[in-house]
Amino acid sequence: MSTVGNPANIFWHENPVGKAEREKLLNQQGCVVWITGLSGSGKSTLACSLGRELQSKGKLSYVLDGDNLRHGLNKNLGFSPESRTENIRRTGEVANLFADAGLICIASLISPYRKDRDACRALLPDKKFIEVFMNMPLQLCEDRDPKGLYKLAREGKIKAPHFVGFTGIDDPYEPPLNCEIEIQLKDGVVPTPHEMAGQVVSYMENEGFLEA
Ligand SMILES: Nc1ncnc2c1ncn2[C@@H]1O[C@H](COP(=O)(O)OS(=O)(=O)O)[C@@H](OP(=O)(O)O)[C@H]1O
Ligand SMILES: Nc1ncnc2c1ncn2[C@@H]1O[C@H](COP(=O)(O)OP(=O)(O)O)[C@@H](O)[C@H]1O
Repeated sequence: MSTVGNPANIFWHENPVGKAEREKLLNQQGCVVWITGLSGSGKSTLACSLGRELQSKGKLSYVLDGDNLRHGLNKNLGFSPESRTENIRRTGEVANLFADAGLICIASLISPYRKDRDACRALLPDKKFIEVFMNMPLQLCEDRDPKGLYKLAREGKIKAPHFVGFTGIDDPYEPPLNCEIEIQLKDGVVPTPHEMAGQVVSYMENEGFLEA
Protein backbone atom coordinates (compact mmCIF):
# COMPACT_ATOMS: atom_id res chain seq x y z
CA MET A 1 0.00 0.00 0.00
CA SER A 2 1.30 3.45 -0.85
CA THR A 3 0.06 6.95 -0.24
CA VAL A 4 1.99 8.40 -3.19
CA GLY A 5 -0.12 10.75 -5.29
CA ASN A 6 -2.93 10.87 -2.79
CA PRO A 7 -3.48 14.43 -1.62
CA ALA A 8 -5.80 13.44 1.22
CA ASN A 9 -4.53 11.58 4.23
CA ILE A 10 -6.46 8.40 3.47
CA PHE A 11 -5.39 4.93 2.39
CA TRP A 12 -4.63 4.60 -1.31
CA HIS A 13 -4.61 1.13 -2.85
CA GLU A 14 -2.63 0.78 -6.03
CA ASN A 15 -3.61 -1.73 -8.67
CA PRO A 16 -1.67 -4.89 -7.83
CA VAL A 17 -0.96 -5.71 -11.47
CA GLY A 18 0.47 -2.97 -13.69
CA LYS A 19 -0.99 -2.04 -17.07
CA ALA A 20 1.88 -3.54 -19.05
CA GLU A 21 1.51 -6.84 -17.16
CA ARG A 22 -2.25 -6.88 -17.71
CA GLU A 23 -1.80 -6.37 -21.44
CA LYS A 24 0.85 -9.09 -21.53
CA LEU A 25 -1.45 -11.53 -19.73
CA LEU A 26 -4.22 -10.79 -22.21
CA ASN A 27 -1.87 -10.66 -25.18
CA GLN A 28 -3.47 -7.47 -26.49
CA GLN A 29 -3.43 -3.70 -26.16
CA GLY A 30 -6.32 -1.90 -24.51
CA CYS A 31 -8.05 0.87 -26.44
CA VAL A 32 -11.43 2.48 -26.99
CA VAL A 33 -13.38 2.25 -30.23
CA TRP A 34 -15.99 5.00 -29.94
CA ILE A 35 -18.86 4.65 -32.42
CA THR A 36 -20.92 7.82 -32.84
CA GLY A 37 -23.86 8.65 -35.07
CA LEU A 38 -27.58 9.16 -35.33
CA SER A 39 -30.11 6.78 -33.88
CA GLY A 40 -30.63 4.04 -36.46
CA SER A 41 -27.30 4.68 -38.20
CA GLY A 42 -26.03 1.17 -37.33
CA LYS A 43 -23.89 1.81 -34.23
CA SER A 44 -25.07 -1.26 -32.31
CA THR A 45 -24.90 -3.42 -35.42
CA LEU A 46 -21.30 -2.42 -36.02
CA ALA A 47 -20.39 -2.81 -32.34
CA CYS A 48 -21.75 -6.35 -32.33
CA SER A 49 -20.14 -7.33 -35.62
CA LEU A 50 -16.80 -5.81 -34.59
CA GLY A 51 -16.87 -7.69 -31.27
CA ARG A 52 -17.38 -10.96 -33.13
CA GLU A 53 -14.66 -10.16 -35.67
CA LEU A 54 -12.18 -9.35 -32.91
CA GLN A 55 -13.10 -12.51 -31.05
CA SER A 56 -12.36 -14.55 -34.17
CA LYS A 57 -8.88 -13.01 -34.07
CA GLY A 58 -8.46 -13.98 -30.44
CA LYS A 59 -8.94 -10.44 -29.13
CA LEU A 60 -11.18 -9.68 -26.19
CA SER A 61 -13.58 -6.76 -26.44
CA TYR A 62 -16.51 -5.47 -24.44
CA VAL A 63 -19.41 -3.41 -25.78
CA LEU A 64 -20.82 -0.44 -23.89
CA ASP A 65 -24.03 0.40 -25.73
CA GLY A 66 -25.88 3.62 -24.94
CA ASP A 67 -29.26 1.94 -24.91
CA ASN A 68 -28.10 -0.77 -22.47
CA LEU A 69 -26.24 1.61 -20.16
CA ARG A 70 -29.39 3.68 -19.83
CA HIS A 71 -31.00 0.68 -18.06
CA GLY A 72 -28.30 0.58 -15.38
CA LEU A 73 -25.32 2.87 -14.88
CA ASN A 74 -27.10 5.78 -16.55
CA LYS A 75 -30.71 5.00 -15.67
CA ASN A 76 -31.14 8.34 -13.89
CA LEU A 77 -30.31 10.32 -17.04
CA GLY A 78 -32.63 11.69 -19.69
CA PHE A 79 -31.96 13.44 -22.97
CA SER A 80 -31.47 17.08 -22.00
CA PRO A 81 -28.10 18.45 -23.20
CA GLU A 82 -26.79 18.23 -19.61
CA SER A 83 -27.92 14.62 -19.22
CA ARG A 84 -26.39 13.61 -22.55
CA THR A 85 -23.12 15.24 -21.51
CA GLU A 86 -23.15 13.32 -18.22
CA ASN A 87 -24.09 10.11 -20.06
CA ILE A 88 -21.05 10.48 -22.32
CA ARG A 89 -18.75 11.51 -19.47
CA ARG A 90 -19.61 8.44 -17.38
CA THR A 91 -19.33 6.12 -20.36
CA GLY A 92 -15.99 7.64 -21.33
CA GLU A 93 -14.65 7.08 -17.83
CA VAL A 94 -15.80 3.46 -17.79
CA ALA A 95 -14.42 2.87 -21.30
CA ASN A 96 -11.10 4.27 -20.15
CA LEU A 97 -11.05 1.80 -17.25
CA PHE A 98 -11.77 -1.11 -19.59
CA ALA A 99 -8.95 0.02 -21.89
CA ASP A 100 -6.63 0.36 -18.92
CA ALA A 101 -7.52 -3.21 -17.96
CA GLY A 102 -6.30 -4.27 -21.41
CA LEU A 103 -9.64 -4.76 -23.17
CA ILE A 104 -10.78 -3.32 -26.46
CA CYS A 105 -13.77 -1.33 -25.31
CA ILE A 106 -16.37 -0.67 -28.00
CA ALA A 107 -18.64 2.23 -26.99
CA SER A 108 -21.68 2.87 -29.16
CA LEU A 109 -23.65 5.96 -28.27
CA ILE A 110 -25.18 8.79 -30.27
CA SER A 111 -22.81 11.12 -28.37
CA PRO A 112 -24.10 14.09 -30.35
CA TYR A 113 -21.88 16.85 -28.99
CA ARG A 114 -18.30 17.16 -30.22
CA LYS A 115 -16.95 18.59 -26.97
CA ASP A 116 -18.19 15.57 -25.02
CA ARG A 117 -16.53 13.10 -27.38
CA ASP A 118 -13.34 15.15 -27.34
CA ALA A 119 -13.37 15.06 -23.53
CA CYS A 120 -13.50 11.24 -23.66
CA ARG A 121 -10.66 11.22 -26.17
CA ALA A 122 -8.59 13.36 -23.82
CA LEU A 123 -8.80 10.70 -21.09
CA LEU A 124 -6.70 8.26 -23.14
CA PRO A 125 -3.12 8.35 -24.38
CA ASP A 126 -2.59 9.39 -27.99
CA LYS A 127 -4.01 6.98 -30.61
CA LYS A 128 -5.84 4.83 -28.03
CA PHE A 129 -9.17 6.49 -28.79
CA ILE A 130 -10.49 5.43 -32.17
CA GLU A 131 -13.51 7.48 -33.20
CA VAL A 132 -15.79 5.87 -35.76
CA PHE A 133 -18.37 8.12 -37.37
CA MET A 134 -21.47 6.41 -38.78
CA ASN A 135 -21.97 8.90 -41.59
CA MET A 136 -25.38 7.69 -42.70
CA PRO A 137 -28.01 10.02 -44.17
CA LEU A 138 -30.74 11.11 -41.76
CA GLN A 139 -33.32 9.91 -44.28
CA LEU A 140 -31.93 6.36 -44.14
CA CYS A 141 -31.98 6.34 -40.32
CA GLU A 142 -35.47 7.77 -40.32
CA ASP A 143 -36.67 5.18 -42.83
CA ARG A 144 -35.25 2.42 -40.64
CA ASP A 145 -36.80 3.89 -37.47
CA PRO A 146 -36.50 0.57 -35.59
CA LYS A 147 -38.14 1.94 -32.43
CA GLY A 148 -40.61 4.30 -34.09
CA LEU A 149 -38.98 7.25 -32.33
CA TYR A 150 -38.37 9.37 -35.44
CA LYS A 151 -42.07 9.16 -36.21
CA LEU A 152 -42.91 10.30 -32.69
CA ALA A 153 -40.33 13.09 -32.95
CA ARG A 154 -41.82 14.31 -36.25
CA GLU A 155 -45.22 14.34 -34.56
CA GLY A 156 -43.75 16.45 -31.76
CA LYS A 157 -44.46 13.71 -29.23
CA ILE A 158 -40.93 13.27 -27.86
CA LYS A 159 -40.69 16.71 -26.33
CA ALA A 160 -43.53 16.40 -23.85
CA PRO A 161 -43.36 16.16 -20.91
CA HIS A 162 -39.59 16.55 -20.63
CA PHE A 163 -39.01 19.20 -23.32
CA VAL A 164 -36.12 17.32 -24.88
CA GLY A 165 -35.25 17.25 -28.55
CA PHE A 166 -34.66 14.19 -30.71
CA THR A 167 -31.19 14.01 -32.24
CA GLY A 168 -31.19 14.98 -35.90
CA ILE A 169 -34.72 16.39 -35.75
CA ASP A 170 -34.79 19.08 -33.09
CA ASP A 171 -31.57 18.44 -31.21
CA PRO A 172 -28.19 18.82 -32.97
CA TYR A 173 -25.76 16.14 -34.06
CA GLU A 174 -22.26 17.56 -34.44
CA PRO A 175 -20.21 15.36 -36.80
CA PRO A 176 -16.55 14.77 -35.92
CA LEU A 177 -13.99 17.01 -37.59
CA ASN A 178 -11.08 14.57 -37.33
CA CYS A 179 -12.31 11.05 -36.72
CA GLU A 180 -10.13 8.03 -37.38
CA ILE A 181 -12.77 6.11 -39.37
CA GLU A 182 -15.86 7.11 -41.32
CA ILE A 183 -18.45 4.54 -42.31
CA GLN A 184 -20.49 5.67 -45.29
CA LEU A 185 -22.56 4.49 -48.23
CA LYS A 186 -20.62 3.10 -51.16
CA ASP A 187 -22.26 3.98 -54.49
CA GLY A 188 -25.43 4.61 -52.53
CA VAL A 189 -25.35 1.17 -50.91
CA VAL A 190 -25.06 0.45 -47.17
CA PRO A 191 -21.97 -1.65 -46.39
CA THR A 192 -22.78 -4.97 -44.75
CA PRO A 193 -22.09 -5.32 -40.99
CA HIS A 194 -19.14 -7.55 -41.93
CA GLU A 195 -17.73 -4.84 -44.24
CA MET A 196 -18.18 -2.12 -41.62
CA ALA A 197 -16.37 -4.21 -39.02
CA GLY A 198 -13.69 -5.05 -41.57
CA GLN A 199 -12.97 -1.36 -42.07
CA VAL A 200 -12.37 -0.91 -38.34
CA VAL A 201 -10.31 -4.09 -38.05
CA SER A 202 -8.09 -2.98 -40.97
CA TYR A 203 -7.46 0.33 -39.26
CA MET A 204 -6.61 -1.42 -35.99
CA GLU A 205 -4.29 -3.83 -37.76
CA ASN A 206 -2.50 -1.00 -39.57
CA GLU A 207 -2.08 0.86 -36.29
CA GLY A 208 -0.63 -2.23 -34.63
CA PHE A 209 -3.45 -2.77 -32.13
CA LEU A 210 -3.96 -6.41 -33.04
CA GLU A 211 -0.32 -7.45 -33.05
CA ALA A 212 0.51 -8.16 -29.44
N1 LIG B 1 -34.62 12.45 -27.41
C1 LIG B 1 -33.87 11.45 -27.86
N2 LIG B 1 -32.82 11.69 -28.69
C2 LIG B 1 -32.06 10.66 -29.14
N3 LIG B 1 -32.26 9.36 -28.83
C3 LIG B 1 -33.31 9.06 -28.00
C4 LIG B 1 -34.13 10.09 -27.49
N4 LIG B 1 -35.07 9.51 -26.70
C5 LIG B 1 -34.83 8.19 -26.72
N5 LIG B 1 -33.78 7.91 -27.51
C6 LIG B 1 -33.23 6.55 -27.69
O1 LIG B 1 -32.08 6.46 -26.86
C7 LIG B 1 -30.96 5.95 -27.57
C8 LIG B 1 -29.75 6.90 -27.48
O2 LIG B 1 -29.12 6.79 -26.27
P1 LIG B 1 -27.64 7.36 -26.13
O3 LIG B 1 -27.26 7.15 -24.73
O4 LIG B 1 -26.79 6.76 -27.19
O5 LIG B 1 -27.84 8.92 -26.44
S1 LIG B 1 -26.86 10.15 -26.14
O6 LIG B 1 -25.52 9.74 -26.58
O7 LIG B 1 -26.87 10.43 -24.72
O8 LIG B 1 -27.40 11.28 -26.94
C9 LIG B 1 -31.33 5.88 -29.02
O9 LIG B 1 -31.03 4.55 -29.37
P2 LIG B 1 -30.14 4.18 -30.63
O10 LIG B 1 -31.14 4.08 -31.73
O11 LIG B 1 -29.55 2.85 -30.27
O12 LIG B 1 -29.10 5.22 -30.89
C10 LIG B 1 -32.79 6.22 -29.10
O13 LIG B 1 -33.54 5.12 -29.51
N1 LIG C 1 -24.98 -2.46 -42.34
C1 LIG C 1 -26.27 -2.71 -42.22
N2 LIG C 1 -26.93 -3.39 -43.16
C2 LIG C 1 -28.26 -3.63 -43.04
N3 LIG C 1 -29.02 -3.24 -42.01
C3 LIG C 1 -28.42 -2.56 -41.03
C4 LIG C 1 -27.04 -2.25 -41.08
N4 LIG C 1 -26.70 -1.55 -39.98
C5 LIG C 1 -27.85 -1.43 -39.28
N5 LIG C 1 -28.87 -2.04 -39.91
C6 LIG C 1 -30.26 -2.11 -39.41
O1 LIG C 1 -30.68 -0.79 -39.11
C7 LIG C 1 -31.40 -0.75 -37.89
C8 LIG C 1 -30.70 0.20 -36.91
O2 LIG C 1 -29.43 -0.32 -36.61
P1 LIG C 1 -28.81 -0.17 -35.15
O3 LIG C 1 -27.51 -0.89 -35.16
O4 LIG C 1 -29.80 -0.56 -34.11
O5 LIG C 1 -28.55 1.41 -35.11
P2 LIG C 1 -28.21 2.35 -33.88
O6 LIG C 1 -27.54 1.51 -32.83
O7 LIG C 1 -27.30 3.38 -34.46
O8 LIG C 1 -29.51 2.93 -33.42
C9 LIG C 1 -31.46 -2.18 -37.39
O9 LIG C 1 -32.70 -2.71 -37.77
C10 LIG C 1 -30.33 -2.88 -38.10
O10 LIG C 1 -30.60 -4.24 -38.32
